[in-house]
Amino acid sequence: MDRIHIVGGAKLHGVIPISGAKNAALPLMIASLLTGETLELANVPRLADITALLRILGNHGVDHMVVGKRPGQTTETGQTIRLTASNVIDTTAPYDLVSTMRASFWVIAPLLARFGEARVSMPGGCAIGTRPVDLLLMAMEQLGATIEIDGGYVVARTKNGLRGGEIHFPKVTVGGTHVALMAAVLANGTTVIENAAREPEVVDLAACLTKMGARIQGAGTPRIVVEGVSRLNGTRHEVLPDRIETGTYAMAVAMTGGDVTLENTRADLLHSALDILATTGTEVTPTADGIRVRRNGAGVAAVDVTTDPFPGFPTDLQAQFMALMTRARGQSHIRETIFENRFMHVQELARLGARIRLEGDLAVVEGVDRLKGAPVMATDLRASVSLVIAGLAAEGETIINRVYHLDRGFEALEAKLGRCGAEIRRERA
Ligand SMILES: CC(=O)N[C@H]1[C@@H](OP(=O)(O)OP(=O)(O)OC[C@H]2O[C@@H](n3ccc(=O)[nH]c3=O)[C@H](O)[C@@H]2O)O[C@H](CO)[C@@H](O)[C@@H]1O
Ligand SMILES: C=C(OP(=O)(O)O)C(=O)O
Repeated sequence: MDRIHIVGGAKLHGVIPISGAKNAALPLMIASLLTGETLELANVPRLADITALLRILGNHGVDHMVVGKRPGQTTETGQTIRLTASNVIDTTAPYDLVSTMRASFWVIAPLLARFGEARVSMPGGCAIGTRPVDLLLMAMEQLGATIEIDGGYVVARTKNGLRGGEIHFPKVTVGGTHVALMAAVLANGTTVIENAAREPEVVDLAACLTKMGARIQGAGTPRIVVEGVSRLNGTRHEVLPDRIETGTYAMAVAMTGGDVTLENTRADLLHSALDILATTGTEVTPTADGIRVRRNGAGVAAVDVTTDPFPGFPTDLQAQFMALMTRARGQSHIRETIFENRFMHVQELARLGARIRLEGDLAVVEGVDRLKGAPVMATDLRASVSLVIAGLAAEGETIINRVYHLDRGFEALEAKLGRCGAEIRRERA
């Protein structure tokens, strides 16, 4: 298995291009199942999760074509993928394809809405909690689907098509909102989604569905109203920038010191995280097409953080922020409110010399003067990249194992950091 070697100590200077958002690209690709016409998606990142989803869609019968390189593009410019679901031959998503990735479960909604049935294995994804799908099933039931669990598969059916209904989520769920939207757009009548997720990726999906002919109002607010239509058309859509990748590199710069411009991204996608970063003493300045992040001289101040649904501080940046706080001046309290088991990075950060105490959903981080490199591994995507951030500031060599987690969500990580002066390389197995 590949490993990443980092020799810490270098400050980061330069430009990092931000890729399209994994967590927007995945539901957008899944939305291709809603129409027989071609959906063209631009700015799709080159990631293991994207390849895995192409395999799942291909198994349903969706054709895909990756558009070739165009003038001005590099191998790191987001790819353009054309997806055509004109000939869906299989409405089952099997265990071996679905078990590695949470988002793959969401194919259940467009398959049900367009073909009246779907058989999808219970999902996998990052090991950060129990991650039930009860609210996703509830959403489909509210639109008239019958749901059965059979041999580890969820079987969803509707006899005469879905009908509009009221969906009230008792807690904010991103996946639940994606599923509700993709089911409701082809339902007969009006659907109201209450306590909907407001994440930018939900807004991006709604924008694309609207271009496909869907009638959606209120995306980005807690109340979304969908008027069902009988069919959708193809369109072209550009995936929005990855706010988690943006925040991750911003925290890396705050950790090492230096001056880096994050290109092709938007500060409004992660205001809460950038505000917190600014209070640590890091300079954060929005630019015409990105964000400049600078920290010189003094170290970082300890700041408390609580994760929350958007527009709050994202859980997907909690591990990275904790890495930053390991070297802050003083004590930081980090509360995780979204997932019950998202502290798997704590014991690995401790290998580098971090001092962190867990009290239920609270991590108390005592900043230390220095971290020292060590071999580490993590069990999920964002935890893995928190170890990269810590390794960039640790003395000596850090070796990160289980790199396949990083490859799920960070495009060209070593190249992006290496060009800014980090001593980082991949050892291929
Ligand atoms: C591919 C993708 O976009 N993944 C993101 C998505 O995951 P995902 O969509 O899985 O996360 P949710 O927003 O659904 O989960 C939020 C909370 O709701 C709970 N819940 C969810 C569904 C359900 O049926 N029942 C239930 O209890 C979850 O266990 C969790 O405690 O949003 C999370 C929260 O921002 C992010 O960390 C993930 O990176
Ligand atoms: C938790 C994540 O992914 P998934 O939902 O696919 O596990 C993530 O992107 O941080």
